[in-house]
Amino acid sequence: MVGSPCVYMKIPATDESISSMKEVISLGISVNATLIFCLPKYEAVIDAYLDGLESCGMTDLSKVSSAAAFYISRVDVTLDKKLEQIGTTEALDLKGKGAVARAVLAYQLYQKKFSGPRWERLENRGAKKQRLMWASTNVKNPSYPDTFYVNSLIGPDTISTLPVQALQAFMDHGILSRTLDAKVSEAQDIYNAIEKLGIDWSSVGSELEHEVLDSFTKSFDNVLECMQKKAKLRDFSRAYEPCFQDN
Ligand SMILES: O=C(CO)[C@@H](O)[C@H](O)[C@H](O)[C@H](O)COP(=O)(O)O
Repeated sequence: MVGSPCVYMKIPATDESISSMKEVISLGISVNATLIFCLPKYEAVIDAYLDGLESCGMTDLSKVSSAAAFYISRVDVTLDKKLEQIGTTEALDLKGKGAVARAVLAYQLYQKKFSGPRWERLENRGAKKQRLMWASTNVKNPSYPDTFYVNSLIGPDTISTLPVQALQAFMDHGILSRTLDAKVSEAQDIYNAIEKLGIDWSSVGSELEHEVLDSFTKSFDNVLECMQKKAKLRDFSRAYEPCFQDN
C-alpha cells in the first residue's frame, strides 16, 4: 500500500519530524508535509525534500512526489487578535492581510528553491517539484468575503484544498485569475509591517502548530478507538462507515 504512487505519508512539519521527511523521501515514499505555518519552517520542509531526493537511490525520481501544506485562514485568526490588541490605526489596517501576504512570499521561496543548479541536477534525474498546497482555505471571519483565500492564492503548480463551503462559494462567484504573484512587493511590505509592530511570525507559527497538532492527535485517537471497537465487535458488516461518526 505504502509503495503505491497515489499514497502520500502525511508528516507534520514539527522540529522533531523534519528529519523523518528526508528519510521517507529517500526511501522513495511520497510525503504530504503538513502543518506549515511560517516561512522558516517551510524552507526546512523544502530542504528535507531536496536532501531526501539527493540521497534516494532510485534512478527515476519521478516516482516520488511531495506536497507542502501551508495553512491560511487560521493564521489570520491569530494575527487579527494580536492586531486588535495593539489597536492602533496601522495595526487595524493590517487585519486580514497577513495570511495571504505570507503565502505570497512562500510562493516566491518555492520558485527560488526549485530553480538553479541544485534543483536542475535533481530535475535531470526526473524529480518533481514539491507543490505548495493551501490548507485551511475556509474563511473563518464572516466579515471577509467567502472566496477571499481561494481567489487570492491562484498560481501555477499549486494545490488548493477546498472545503465544501469554499468550493461552492468559488463555483458561484469566485474569480479565476492569477493572483498569487501579482502583488509581491505589497505582500513583503505587509509582512514587514506586521513584524515591525512586534508580532513575531515564528512564535505565531509555533502557537498554531501546537494548537492544530493537538486537534489532529485527538482526531487520530478517535479513529483508532473507533476501529478498535469495530474490531472487538467483529462488526465488519458496517466497516465501510467512516470512523469519525459515532457508531
Ligand atoms: O491537513 C491538511 C493538509 O495536509 C489540510 O488540508 C486539512 O485537511 C485541512 O485543510 C485543514 O485541517 C483544515 O484546516 P482548518 O480549516 O480547520 O483551519
